[in-house]
Amino acid sequence: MSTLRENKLQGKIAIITGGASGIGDPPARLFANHGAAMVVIADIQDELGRQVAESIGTHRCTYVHCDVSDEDQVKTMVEQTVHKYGNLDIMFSNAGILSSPDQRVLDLDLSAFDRLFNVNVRGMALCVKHAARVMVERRVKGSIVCTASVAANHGMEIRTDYCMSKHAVLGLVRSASVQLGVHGIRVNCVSPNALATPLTCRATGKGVEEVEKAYEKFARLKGIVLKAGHVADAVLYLACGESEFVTGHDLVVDGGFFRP
Ligand SMILES: NC(=O)c1ccc[n+]([C@@H]2O[C@H](COP(=O)([O-])OP(=O)(O)OC[C@H]3O[C@@H](n4cnc5c(N)ncnc54)[C@H](O)[C@@H]3O)[C@@H](O)[C@H]2O)c1
Repeated sequence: MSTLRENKLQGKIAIITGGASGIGDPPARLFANHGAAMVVIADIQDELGRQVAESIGTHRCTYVHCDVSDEDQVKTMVEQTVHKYGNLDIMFSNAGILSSPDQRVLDLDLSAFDRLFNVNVRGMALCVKHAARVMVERRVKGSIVCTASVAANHGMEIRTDYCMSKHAVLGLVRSASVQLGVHGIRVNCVSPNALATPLTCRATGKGVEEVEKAYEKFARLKGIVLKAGHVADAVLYLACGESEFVTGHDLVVDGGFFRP
């Protein structure tokens, strides 16, 4: 990830959901380094979210508690962003959770399925909906970026519900891009390969290096390890003017996905 101070997002107002941890953290830093006037981290990990915002600088980044599965919280968070900072140019809807590996079709636990869909599908739809509403109202030709996954493009042997939820993100992005194009609003997603984040370290009970070693096999590209910063570079591209004619696109960041 480039650490140079550039100005691809000069004066822009951005929201990043799930920005307190993992894949959401580097884009918060990158957006601020690229001149964003304010980056709002919306998450449920209050202490961590505040720490990330403070480490970036509270004049450029702030933390707001928001459970993305709750429509009132998402609506309020988006409207308060516009009220406080004057606009909304970018929504990076990234918050998501993982299910148990045991969620195979034959054993699917529908309560766990519902909990996962609440965040990964309902939450994603709410963030796109409310960001798009204020962009349309204010005639902002904004950019909405969602986090999908390689699981959006392939079947999985485990975690059926997670795989389904990421396929749903693609459907959301494609439909929203078709419907919002008339307003000049772009909607895209990034699809990272598996990488070490607090989510995957927790799920596997392993440390960063061990997780990275275990995931090497999923990429054809060798000699390089996927880091959250690589995903951040893709998100920045979709968020900024360099991609001004790109919409409805799934930008895979997968090193050439390989199923061993
Ligand atoms: N890590 C991977 O291998 C990988 C690969 C592809 C896609 N993804 C996707 O990337 C996104 C981020 O995952 P990560 O690996 O950085 O995980 P992470 O757990 O490190 O970060 C996710 C963040 O989302 C927040 N969050 C969870 N539920 C929330 C809710 N209801 N409301 C608001 N915030 C909530 C968490 O508090 C956390 O800060 C997810 O959508 C995930 O599905 C991850």
